[in-house]
This record gives sequence, C-alpha cells and structure tokens, in this order.
Amino acid sequence: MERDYITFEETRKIIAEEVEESDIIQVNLKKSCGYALAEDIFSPVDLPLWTNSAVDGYGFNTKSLVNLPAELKVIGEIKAGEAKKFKIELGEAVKLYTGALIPDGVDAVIEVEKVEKIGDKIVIKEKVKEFCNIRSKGEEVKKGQKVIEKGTEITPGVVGFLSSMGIKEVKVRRKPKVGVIVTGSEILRPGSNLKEGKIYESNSVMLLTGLRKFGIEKIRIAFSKDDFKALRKRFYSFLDECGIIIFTGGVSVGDYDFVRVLVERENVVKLFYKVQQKPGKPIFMGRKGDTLIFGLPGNPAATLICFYEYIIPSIKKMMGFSRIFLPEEEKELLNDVKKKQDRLYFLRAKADGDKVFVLPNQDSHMLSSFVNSNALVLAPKEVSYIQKGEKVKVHILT
Ligand SMILES: Nc1nc2c(c(=O)[nH]1)N[C@H]1C(S)=C(S)[C@@H](COP(=O)(O)OP(=O)(O)OC[C@H]3O[C@@H](n4cnc5c(N)ncnc54)[C@H](O)[C@@H]3O)O[C@H]1N2
Ligand code: MOO
Repeated sequence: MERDYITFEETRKIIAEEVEESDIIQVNLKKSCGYALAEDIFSPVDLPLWTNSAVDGYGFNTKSLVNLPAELKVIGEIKAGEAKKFKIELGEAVKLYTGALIPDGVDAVIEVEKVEKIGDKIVIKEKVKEFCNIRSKGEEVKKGQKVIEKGTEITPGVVGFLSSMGIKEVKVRRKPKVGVIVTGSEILRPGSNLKEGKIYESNSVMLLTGLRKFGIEKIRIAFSKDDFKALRKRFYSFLDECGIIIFTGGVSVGDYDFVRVLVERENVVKLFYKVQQKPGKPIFMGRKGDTLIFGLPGNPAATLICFYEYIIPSIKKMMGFSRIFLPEEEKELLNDVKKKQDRLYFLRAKADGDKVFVLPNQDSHMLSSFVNSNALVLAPKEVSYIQKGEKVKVHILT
C-alpha cells in the first residue's frame, strides 16, 4: 500500500491491523476501571446465588389463599444473610426481609404494607400470584455461562457485576507509558512574559489532560526548540521507556520542521505520513522497535483532532479494547457547510439528539470552537457543499 497522503479509512485499517496489543497483567477490580478485559468471563456461580425475597414482607404458600381474606400464622422470621430455618405448612407465614432466603414451602412473598397484622397473625385480602416477589437462583446467570466478552471496557457497572460473581481480580492489557515532545522555538508556557512573535502553548496541556482523561497515568512531557540535535536527544531519552511517543509540530515541509527529518534519519518505520484530511493533514505514524511514534501537526486544533482520531484508538488497540474508534452516528445538519473538494473535513460541532450544528472558527489554529463542541462532523472529500437538513456522519467526542 502507498502510505503517503492516504485516506482516513486507510489509516483506520492500519491502526486496527498493525498496532500490537500490550502484555497481559492481573489487576484487582478496584484498579480495573478504564481497562478492557483481556479474557472472556465465565460465571463461577449462579446469579442470584440463592432463591431469595425481593421485598420486606411475608412468605407463604399461595395454596393458603383459597378463600380471601386469608388469616395466616407467622411462625418466625429470616433476615438477609441467615440460613434457612423453617419449613412452611399451609396456613402459615414467615416474615422475610429483602434478600432473605426463601424457606421450603414458600412460593410467594407479600409486602409488609399489604397485610394487616393482628397479634401473631397476618390477614391477606388480595390474590397473590405464585413466585410473586421471589428472585430465583440462576434466573439471571447460570454457573459456567459466558457473561462478558474479551475486549469489553471495564466500567463501574462491569466491576460491580464481576464482584457479584465473587471475582476479585481480572486480566487486562497494560497501559502504555506515553512521552510527549512539544516542539517549536516560538512557544511559551502560560505564566511567562509574552514576547513579540512568541505564542502561549496549548498542545502539552491538551495532550496531558486528554491522556489522563482516558486513564493514562504514566506521561512524560518534554519541550524542544526547532533544533535537530535537541530534538534527537529528547527522542532517545524517551524511546526505551515509552510505548508511545507523540511529537507535536515540525512535521510539515518547512526548513525547521525537524520531526519529519528525525523520523527519516533515525529509521522510524513509517506506517503512514499525510492523510487527506483537514485539520491534521501532515500527521505521521510509525514504529521504532516496540514504540509507536506519532508526529502530530503543531496547529492546536489539528493536534487535538488527531489525538481523538488516532492516539486514543491506538492506545485502545494496545489495551485490547474491541471498540477502538470514536462512536459514529448519523445526524441531521442544522446549518449549511461549504468546503473545498480537497480533503475530508473534521468540523467541530455541537450535537443534540439527532441534530448537529457546525460551530464557527474551524481553522486549524483555532481552539475556541472546542468550547461548545461535543462532536465532529465528517464532511467528505468529494463534497463542496452540504445543505442544512441533510444527514451527516458524526463522531462523538467522549
Ligand atoms: N508549504 C506548506 N506549508 C504548510 C503545509 C503544506 O502542506 N505546505 N501544511 C500546513 C498544515 S496543513 C499544517 S497542519 C501545518 C503543520 O505544521 P507543523 O506540524 O510542521 O507544525 P509547526 O509548523 O511547528 O506549527 C504549526 C502552527 O502551530 C503552532 N504551534 C506549534 N506548536 C504549538 C503548541 N504547542 N501550542 C500552540 N500552537 C502551536 C505554530 O506556532 C504554527 O502556527 O503546516 C502547514 N504548513
Ligand atoms: O492539516 Mo492542517 O491541520 O489543515 O492546517
């Protein structure tokens, strides 16, 4: 495959096929959120574990309700967590608390507030169906059943479910350590005095916070002037310890764009360079040894869009997620879009329900449109105009 100036679809194929999964480690459930399961999960138990009551009430046999109202004798109680201690005969009832085991002879439970209590008796005035308020052993999950697929994201809900099966640890794939090298002789950190021609820098904090938001904990940041030697030094100081190195800036065709020069001279294996998209056209993706190398265009909107569309999917692929790309939906466009027929455009947009509005300030150096943006509209390469009311593809920013 020719790997220069390729389409966005081709880059997705390359990421899905060529990014390798990282090692498997075992983690405690408490630390598992944000990973993907590296194994299918088969339940070691039935769920519910025991047949039990869904309410605080009285357990009895529905055959005791032939004539209504029916008076039943309460012979004792069972709390949640206690072993079964009774066998119920016709005409008898047992007080049960939510989660309590259902004793033999009981086939329904009625809520406390639905009965009249007179001394050690209860009066039931209404019909109650068999199995009413009874949660049966194994009704949700049978022992040995496959309950979660490998590659599923571990969320608090998944953690709770695993814990309810008595599982304490799971296998996941290691998170990569990420090195970010921000290049440019013009950049200043916020807090320093502004000098003519210099700019306050955005890419380092965007990538740092973006990576943290996606659960990456080990992140190193370095800055380099547009100077080949300095850049090379930073690169080799990160290479051994990082699974991913992200450069920002210096990937285009300028005389001082040394990231492009560095990846060539240092024999980084190219996966692709330049994509038919805006922003982010001169993106580079490659590999050196086991480390993935990204050169993101310095324009901040290009950096951030490439982060969502390339970096996060690559990290997710490494971590064994089965869904690695941004969620894609179709929505109705609320305003007209004009563009050149040169590349696929990613347009910062506000999605609401099944509609989407393209925001102003779309140039690659502009970040203000991200303030209200929760989605990217994909305006295809071959199209120069999309009319309000048409359906468009949208990537949801999570
Ligand atoms: N002759 C051509 N010039 C350019 C082309 C081209 O095809 N031919 N492509 C343009 C496109 S598209 C992009 S995108 C940029 C990418 O350039 P670089 O990746 O080499 O980035 P720089 O030149 O270093 O910076 C671009 C722009 O972004 C600002 N910048 C850089 N780093 C930061 C930062 N950390 N925070 C905020 N802003 C940053 C920098 O000052 C520049 O204004 O190239 C076009 N040129
Ligand atoms: O591809 Mo660049 O990010 O359009 O300006």
